Amino acid sequence: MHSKEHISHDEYQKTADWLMSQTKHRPQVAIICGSGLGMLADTLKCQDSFAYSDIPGFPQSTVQGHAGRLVFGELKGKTCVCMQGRFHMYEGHSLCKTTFPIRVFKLLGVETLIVTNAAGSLADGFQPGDIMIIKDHINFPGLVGLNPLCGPNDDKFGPRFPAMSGCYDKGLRCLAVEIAKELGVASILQEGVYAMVGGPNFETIAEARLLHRLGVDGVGMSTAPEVVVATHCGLRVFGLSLITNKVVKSYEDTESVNHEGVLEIGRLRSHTVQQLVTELIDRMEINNNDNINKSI
Ligand SMILES: O=P(O)(O)O[C@@H]1C[C@H](O)[C@@H](CO)O1
Ligand code: HPA
Repeated sequence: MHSKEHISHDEYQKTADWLMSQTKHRPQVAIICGSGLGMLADTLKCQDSFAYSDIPGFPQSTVQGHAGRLVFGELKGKTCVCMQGRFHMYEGHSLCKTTFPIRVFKLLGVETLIVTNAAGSLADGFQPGDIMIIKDHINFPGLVGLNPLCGPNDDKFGPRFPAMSGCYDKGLRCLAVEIAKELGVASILQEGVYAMVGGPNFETIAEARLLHRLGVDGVGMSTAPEVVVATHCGLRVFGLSLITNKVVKSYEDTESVNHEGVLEIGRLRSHTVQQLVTELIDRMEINNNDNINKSI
């Protein structure tokens, strides 16, 4: 089974070393752009960017709306690295490969990870265009053993049995709520539980009803494995879902979701998501960037 592939510490290190030989930027914050949210990378100043196909060891993006570029640059005085395009399990990547960049970021000295995604809503009060701060997640593939941490544990990155309670940093969640109020977008801000399903098909009505009953607010096909690996290696995590559609829960409903519609909502809300993330990066406290390779 492809999820059991093992990637050695040396392989992560080789990619990190290659990147450090190509750019002078030493990022403190990493951002992963979800479907239709790649414009977050455009806000970075003094950019150095690399096609995934040119980075040794990096997987390739195959999904429309995921450009496949790693962009380094400055934002509000902080050094950032931004993934314009992520890797999904349904593309056929092993979970180690989908989360490969996270450990590379750790080796580059990153201390905070911002994950974004597109998600369908189950919560009754949510509307397409709302922005959901992720409070917690349900990692459905993980619950049945499809977890990027399966296989030999690399103690240099983290412990065999990492805790996941509190994996979405409370301080950053509170800060984001304050910022949304100041930006005048509090009315479209929500907080909720994200569930990852395997995809690539969208949910059946019976699956949607099950997720709803389980207390899921937003559902998507990514993010949880990245957050698990990030938490394992001690990164602070903040997550946002852009609600792009309501998940169909009624047999009377004639609407159906499609990827084009998901990308369209991304384009409509790009500016607000960008503002929120930019302000958050501006106001978050960061330790000095002197932790490259220290804990690993
Ligand atoms: O990368 P994300 O999680 O934002 O992508 C979502 C889930 C599927 O890949 C795609 C469906 O439209 O968008
Ligand atoms: N389901 C799963 N993934 C998604 C959805 C959805 O409704 N919308 C965007 N990504």
